[in-house]
Amino acid sequence: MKKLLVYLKDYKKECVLAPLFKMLEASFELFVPLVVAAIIDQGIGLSDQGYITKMVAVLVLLALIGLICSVTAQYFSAKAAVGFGTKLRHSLFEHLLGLSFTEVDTIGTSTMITRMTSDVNQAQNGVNMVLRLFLRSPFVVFGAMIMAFTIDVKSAMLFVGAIILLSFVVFGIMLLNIPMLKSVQQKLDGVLGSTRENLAGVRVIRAFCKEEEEVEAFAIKNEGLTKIQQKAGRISALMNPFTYVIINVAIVLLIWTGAIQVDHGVLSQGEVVALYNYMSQILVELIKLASLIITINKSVACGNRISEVFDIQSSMEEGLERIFGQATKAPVVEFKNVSLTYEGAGEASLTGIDFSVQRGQTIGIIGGTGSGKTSLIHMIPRFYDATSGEVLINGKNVKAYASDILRDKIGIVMQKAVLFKGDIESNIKWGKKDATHEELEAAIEIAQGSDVVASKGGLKGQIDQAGKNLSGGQRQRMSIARALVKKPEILILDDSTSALDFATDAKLRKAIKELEGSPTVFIVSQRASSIQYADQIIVLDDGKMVGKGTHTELLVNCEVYNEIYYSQFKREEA
Ligand SMILES: Nc1ncnc2c1ncn2[C@@H]1O[C@H](COP(=O)(O)OP(=O)(O)OP(=O)(O)O)[C@@H](O)[C@H]1O
Repeated sequence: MKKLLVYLKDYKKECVLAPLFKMLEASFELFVPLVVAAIIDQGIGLSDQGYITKMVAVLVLLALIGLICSVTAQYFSAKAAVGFGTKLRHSLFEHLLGLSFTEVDTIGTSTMITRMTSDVNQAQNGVNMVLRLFLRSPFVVFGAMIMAFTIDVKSAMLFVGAIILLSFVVFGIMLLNIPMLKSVQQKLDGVLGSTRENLAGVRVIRAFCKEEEEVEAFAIKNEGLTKIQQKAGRISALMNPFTYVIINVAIVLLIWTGAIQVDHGVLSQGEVVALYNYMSQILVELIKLASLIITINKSVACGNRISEVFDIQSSMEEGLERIFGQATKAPVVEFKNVSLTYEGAGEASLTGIDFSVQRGQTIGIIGGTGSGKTSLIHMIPRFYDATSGEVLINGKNVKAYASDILRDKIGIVMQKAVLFKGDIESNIKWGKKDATHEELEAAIEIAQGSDVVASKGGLKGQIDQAGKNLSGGQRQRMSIARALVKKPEILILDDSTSALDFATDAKLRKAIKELEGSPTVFIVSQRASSIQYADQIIVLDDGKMVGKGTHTELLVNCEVYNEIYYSQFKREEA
């Protein structure tokens, strides 16, 4: 949590002024009981109307100055807290985007969202409360006790006893409560995760009539959260009754001993009322202090959760090479005995992958589901690093390249076509932000997407969140256009034509083959027809490369390829 305080460094002035004005307000508040005592003893006691009016005016003035101080403090603390929250959120977002896929997989999306939203808000709230109350409340408690001592030492001893007892209750309850605060946020992660998954998969849930089961599963998680919140709430709820009992007993004792002292002429009535007011001030401030401490603990728990994310560093060390090295004679892409085991996964997803690709070649990658096709191509733009072996691009290990250079030269169309809310143009310009109208049109045409754009009213046609208003095939073609617009040297299509009909798929492959600059193209597909004309086909089976060669070669020497091919084409057709 301490590390997060750097986000307050631009608000040093506010961090000093907010508590200062709060203390000023508190100082004026501490004078009020003395003025009231004077009104009682001198004004009412001596029936001095003029004195009472004067003193009431003093009370109004104290209240006004207090109000101004309080509003000023509020302004500075809010400014610092909101600024802190904004910078923290921004920095956390930047950090999360900088993490590699491995860390993103490990942390999990729902907890990232809770940390970015609820945890940051809680930390911001903590900063605001601390700036306003952290000095003010102890100041009033000790100030009121000292004022009580100036009035009557014997009565003030009662204050000391009451404060010690109250502190035990307040801090005891707080200690019980703290461990629960982290659990509350964890349970919140669970509820959020479930909500997120259900909203994302709502169509599947309906298609399988799983609404009731999902509602039940959600109810269990929600109940878990409710239970821990109730438990924490019950413990906090003990605070008020306990503190009020102690304070009221102290007040009864104070009035009782005060009355005796008044009888003996040691204390005036006004002084007893002042002592009573100080006792009330202490009660109010201790309760505020307790809730402040709970807020601080919540904020620290949330702050620590945020710090945990900041502590996670990308397991991928950034390379320094900024030249892609097209001029080299080395193969464009080369896998040397590559294996990949995902973090936390027991078994390797890929083992012993060995092949090389020459510039301008088209490589087909085929294999059953889960055979490792996506894992293989994800190592080219360095979404994941090989656990052993080497992936080389233009003769250099991918790890040597700066990731922005690497990903600028590689165009990848993911298996799941993801588009963003906005118009078609802004989506395709993700590939090249300064793309001209002609470049956009050309990329769309190669991607066989001209009819999609026309049906949406042109490049300014709107795309809904996640491209919901497009069909699967339309989304795929827009994603392909997005990858093509940057004219990549290596183009990777990860099963990204699966929703296209055979004729469109064939036209697309033909257009890609004729691309200027002859990029090297990787086509991942389950369809033999999509890859059969590739210069080289890699056949995967259960994470191993079981075949490598052209279609004709593989038909002769690769059993798995034969199985796949003849399961899609009858022998006579083939
Ligand atoms: N992020 C990940 N974390 C852990 N394991 C993963 C991850 N991604 C894939 N795997 C595992 O790696 C193996 C290969 O998965 P991959 O997605 O590469 O297969 P694929 O051939 O592309 O499958 P499909 O054709 O179904 O898309 C699978 O067993 C899968 O469970």
